[in-house]
Amino acid sequence: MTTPDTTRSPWALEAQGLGKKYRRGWALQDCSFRLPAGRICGLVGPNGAGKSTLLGLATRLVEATTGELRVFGVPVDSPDVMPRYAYLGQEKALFKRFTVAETLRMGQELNPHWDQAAAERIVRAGDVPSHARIGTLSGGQRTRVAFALAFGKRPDLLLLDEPMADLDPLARNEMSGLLMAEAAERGTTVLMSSHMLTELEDMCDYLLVISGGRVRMAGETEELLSLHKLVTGAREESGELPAGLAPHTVIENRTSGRQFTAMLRTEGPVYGDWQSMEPTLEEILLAYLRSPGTPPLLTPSAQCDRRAERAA
Ligand SMILES: Nc1ncnc2c1ncn2[C@@H]1O[C@H](COP(=O)(O)OP(=O)(O)OP(=O)(O)O)[C@@H](O)[C@H]1O
Repeated sequence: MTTPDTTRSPWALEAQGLGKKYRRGWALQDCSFRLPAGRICGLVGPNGAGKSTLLGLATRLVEATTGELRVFGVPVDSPDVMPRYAYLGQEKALFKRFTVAETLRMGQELNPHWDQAAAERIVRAGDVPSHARIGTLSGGQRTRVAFALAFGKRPDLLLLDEPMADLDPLARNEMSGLLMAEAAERGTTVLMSSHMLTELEDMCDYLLVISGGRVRMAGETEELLSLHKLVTGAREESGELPAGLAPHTVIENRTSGRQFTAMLRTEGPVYGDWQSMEPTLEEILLAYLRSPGTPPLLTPSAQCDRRAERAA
């Protein structure tokens, strides 16, 4: 039997009907999406949405109840997957008694494709002394060493669970620059959960939005932005939705006096006497999260229907 050439899969992650049920209920349910390789993808959602559960499924810390998850075309439980990804959570899994140099040496011994030069470059850029013990470093310095360990592994997929939450704004800015530069150089796919929407808007060219354990939105950031409009105009005396907006999906609307404002998912041009604005990503995300009944939006590259593809 020949081993499939997983290096060429166009999809870093493919989820089909993926679900995880705990005793209390479903943490993630019927999730189907694709993350194309080479993207820097923001994983967004409110507290308890299922973000950590999804990252846990991708790193096999959590076992799926339903569906399947593939990493570069290979089922996540295949031994071929492990060397392809690195995971960095909020709790940095580092040995406090090790020095920085010993930590990098451990990375070298555990990982066959270890890139010592890249790991050292990341540590050196933060002036972290290599003889210092991990336990004596500041939170920011520890995060930098954890990044060095993750990038030194030369992963094709980097999974990050709010990795910068404990950093000050300056360190966060520096670390996100580092992340983007290293990812761009190697074509690494990044899936990163964060509550910092503006940070994600700056860094991510792809988005995966989850709430209530379900995928709400997924796709190229630019495309998602271009599909929405924030319109303002006169409200209907009847209190009904203005007829001119009928072809579009109204995500959220409000009236203030005689004025009507709506966030639209547009289907072509918006006709009528409307003042139309490009919403920010934050405005779009908040509108979706406040309106759980809105149908999910997945751009074509994010849609996954393996069953239909197999049947075709
Ligand atoms: N080990 C567990 N046992 C039982 N329920 C769990 C477990 N882990 C997570 N859950 C539940 O699953 C749901 C999703 O949790 P998850 O940690 O994936 O959310 P999240 O989006 O990462 O949240 P946050 O932004 O607060 O970190 C929550 O309702 C949570 O209480």
